[in-house]
Amino acid sequence: MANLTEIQQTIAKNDCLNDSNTSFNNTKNNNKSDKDFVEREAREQREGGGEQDMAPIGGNPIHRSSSRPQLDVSGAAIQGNFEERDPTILLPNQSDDISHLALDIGGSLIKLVYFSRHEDRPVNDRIKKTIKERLGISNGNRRSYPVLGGRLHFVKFETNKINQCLDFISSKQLHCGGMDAHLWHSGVSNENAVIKATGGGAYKYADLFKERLGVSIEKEDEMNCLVAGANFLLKAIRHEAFTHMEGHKAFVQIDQNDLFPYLLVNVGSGVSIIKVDGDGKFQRVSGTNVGGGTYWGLGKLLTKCNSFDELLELSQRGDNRTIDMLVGDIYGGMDYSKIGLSASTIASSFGKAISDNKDLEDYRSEDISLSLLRMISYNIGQISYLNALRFGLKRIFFGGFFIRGHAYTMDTISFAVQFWSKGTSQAMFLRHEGFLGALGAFMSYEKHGLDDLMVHQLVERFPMGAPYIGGNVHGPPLGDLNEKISWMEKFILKGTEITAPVPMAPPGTTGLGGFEVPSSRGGILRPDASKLNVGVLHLVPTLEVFPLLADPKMYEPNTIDLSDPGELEYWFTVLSGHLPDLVDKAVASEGGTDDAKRRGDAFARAFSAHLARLMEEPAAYGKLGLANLLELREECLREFHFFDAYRSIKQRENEASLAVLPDLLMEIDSMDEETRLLKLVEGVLAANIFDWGSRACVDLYHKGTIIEIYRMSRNKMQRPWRVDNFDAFKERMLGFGDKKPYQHKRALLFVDNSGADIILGMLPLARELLRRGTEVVLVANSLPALNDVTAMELPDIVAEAAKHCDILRRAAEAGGLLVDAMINIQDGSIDSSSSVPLMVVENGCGSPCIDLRQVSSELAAAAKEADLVILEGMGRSLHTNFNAKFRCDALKLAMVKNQRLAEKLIKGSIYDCVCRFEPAS
Ligand SMILES: CC(C)(COP(=O)(O)O)[C@@H](O)C(=O)NCCC(=O)O
Ligand SMILES: [Mn+2]
Repeated sequence: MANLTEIQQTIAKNDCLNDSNTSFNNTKNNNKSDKDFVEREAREQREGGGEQDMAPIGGNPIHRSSSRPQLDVSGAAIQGNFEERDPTILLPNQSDDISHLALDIGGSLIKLVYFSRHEDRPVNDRIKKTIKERLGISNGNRRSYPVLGGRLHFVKFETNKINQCLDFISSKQLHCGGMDAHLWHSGVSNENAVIKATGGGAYKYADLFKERLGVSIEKEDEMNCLVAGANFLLKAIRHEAFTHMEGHKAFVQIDQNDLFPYLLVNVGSGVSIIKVDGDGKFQRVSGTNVGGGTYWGLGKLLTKCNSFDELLELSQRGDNRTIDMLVGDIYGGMDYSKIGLSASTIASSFGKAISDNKDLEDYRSEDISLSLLRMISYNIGQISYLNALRFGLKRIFFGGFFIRGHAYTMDTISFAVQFWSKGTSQAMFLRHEGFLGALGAFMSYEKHGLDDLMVHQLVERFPMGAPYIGGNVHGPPLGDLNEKISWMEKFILKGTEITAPVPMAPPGTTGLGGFEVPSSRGGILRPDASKLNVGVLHLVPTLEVFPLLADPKMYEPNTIDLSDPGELEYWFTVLSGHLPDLVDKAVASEGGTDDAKRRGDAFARAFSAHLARLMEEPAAYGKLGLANLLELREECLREFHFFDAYRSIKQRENEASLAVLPDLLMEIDSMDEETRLLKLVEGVLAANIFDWGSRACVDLYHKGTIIEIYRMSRNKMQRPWRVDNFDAFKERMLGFGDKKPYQHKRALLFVDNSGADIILGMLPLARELLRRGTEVVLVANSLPALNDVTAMELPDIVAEAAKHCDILRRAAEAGGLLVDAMINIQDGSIDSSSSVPLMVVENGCGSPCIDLRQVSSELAAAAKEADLVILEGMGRSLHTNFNAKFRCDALKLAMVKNQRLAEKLIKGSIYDCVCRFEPAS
């Protein structure tokens, strides 16, 4: 196995620096000294500068998301008087546009759902267009999307603080949605504007909305909204439904084609039990007057509690055995085993009060609250199950304000359903349960096209808030709306004085559930149980499922399961440890200005707060995998307008690698086919060492220049690798015995890092495939992530490489990658059929990992003709997709640059390599 300790020692001895041999393993740096690169890099990082004079190859501007909207604060300025307490802020370049707002105004909470749309910024990119044509993607055969990309935001307010809610709507101008921006900017009044709302408050507060915002409330039927909201969530959100038993939350995969019929139990003040048969098809089949209102009302009378949350919190410390009559109380401490009742089963809620001869004051409020909670939850669970039985329904979903994500309540209901159904039925809960009504009201707007969206077109992300319409803050001061505005807004408003966007208190822990008392007596219930517990939904209609997945339903991108607390803690510590370094890089990438420093600080706080929140409740935003954490880091950087923190590093490594490429190609060309294939795969593995996301690798970079490290890594590539299917791959490619060589029609190469990784690793492999007559599509990130190469950067890199290589040049021309040649193609003066094409497509994401359920439509189109997939790097082939099965041949290549992952995944050690070949399944 490759042992990098040896590499380090050798580098330290510096024994290969002065070698004058011209082979690629020893090539001298003919342009610039690599040492100079490293030193300059270090100097620039120290000085916090170094970006101003660093243009990417070809001078491309920084690519900003075309599919994932961003708040554009460039040119942000305070309008008017700086001394004002809450001055208006103008974001002149912000093009986000709020289109719809809907409300559910309940007795205790107001729930808001609103949509921020992002204008499509057409990228007039001829290369992209030509490649699309090559891949047979034209606007003619693309479906047109009824809904534009954007984000759905979920926000809650307490009803008794309705003025805060109105301020919020006003300052973000959410009620102006649907109006033409120019009308709104010109100050045309809003008197015909209408907001959809449901819940009792839609009636009660209609006048207030008219008075304060000048808008009319259009009331929507509550039950219709509930069902529409539930149907949307269950069909469109992957990790929406979950079971909750004995404190354990498990997401349930719902097949959208097998959703109906189901039972929806809405536990509000009273309880409605609804049989749902389809969209808009439902019937309220039952209900009970013993619901959340009963718990709160009785609780208030019996304990003098002032709020529902306070009452719930009391229950957390309760022991209902002091007040409930248990089976054991009747049977002298024994079980009534003949009919299956344990001694701890509640025989009669509050039954002990009959014989105890005590007054109300003699009972602890905590015990009363718990007894009440269990009485009501069991009753609801039982009645629901009986109704499910009555209609032969297998699924019961519970929602409504009574549940509000409270672990013990969910456990109690779950226990009741399980108990009465003898384990044949399970209660399920919805993560957005508090928003069913508001979502339903939102769905009632016509022509938003949301109902057509599919699971893969929705990406739930960590809440980052939402931008202001048109870039302005309007109206009254926002006050302390911490979790309701975006981090960037807070940053603009309050500098770095920001606090967490998410509840930070420990969650309400749960007990054993069932008929036992909560084991968490004395534990704390989340004091802000009514606060937001969902992410922001990004609607990206252009995403598709990767068509070459063998079984998309069984596909799970993440290899590492972060529901294992040990794993979560480890990765939490690793990512927290990376933070100071990352902030330095990010700040330097923006010129090291004061503004960049403040943003860097704000980024660190935001990211740490998110990490802390997820440590506390890993499933808060759906199932959590390592890929999500790594993506969160990138998203957070973008939120604070660090669009490419590793830009200068990438640039430098590209230049150094391009300088030695000709020698490498020469050496490769002197080999026979079999040796060549091995050297090429070896080269990919060796060059994957350039990974700025790995602490161990970054430490290594201090010990040598780029080319030194590359050479050492190559020299240490000894087979067998820890996972080594190279022979099978070789046999597939070159044939063996009776087996004929297989010529793939099209290969998709999921490339990873910039510099040596792409230039000395993946490009030479691509070239070999092209030489064999296989079309090659380089699949790269849409947005920067660490030092990964992006699709935007690749054409320039290929063009540089093509200067040294005819195969690459002809293929790049044929693929429309070389702009000059492309002009000729359009003139009809070059015969592009002389070579198979080399193309570039973006993968649709901005993360070091890839979830193949949600890729760009270009990639999905390119995949249709492909019969070989090569996934490269730790993020794309180990953290995600290590276990993915494909309908075509698949090769996974990576160097493992993390000791713990090496031990866990391949029972090896750091710097071991993986070459996993899996023929089409
Ligand atoms: C972020 C990465 C997945 C990137 O690896 P790559 O895909 O570039 O091979 C990898 O650097 C990683 O898992 N780092 C873990 C943190 C560490 O070992 O320090
Ligand atoms: Mn990478």
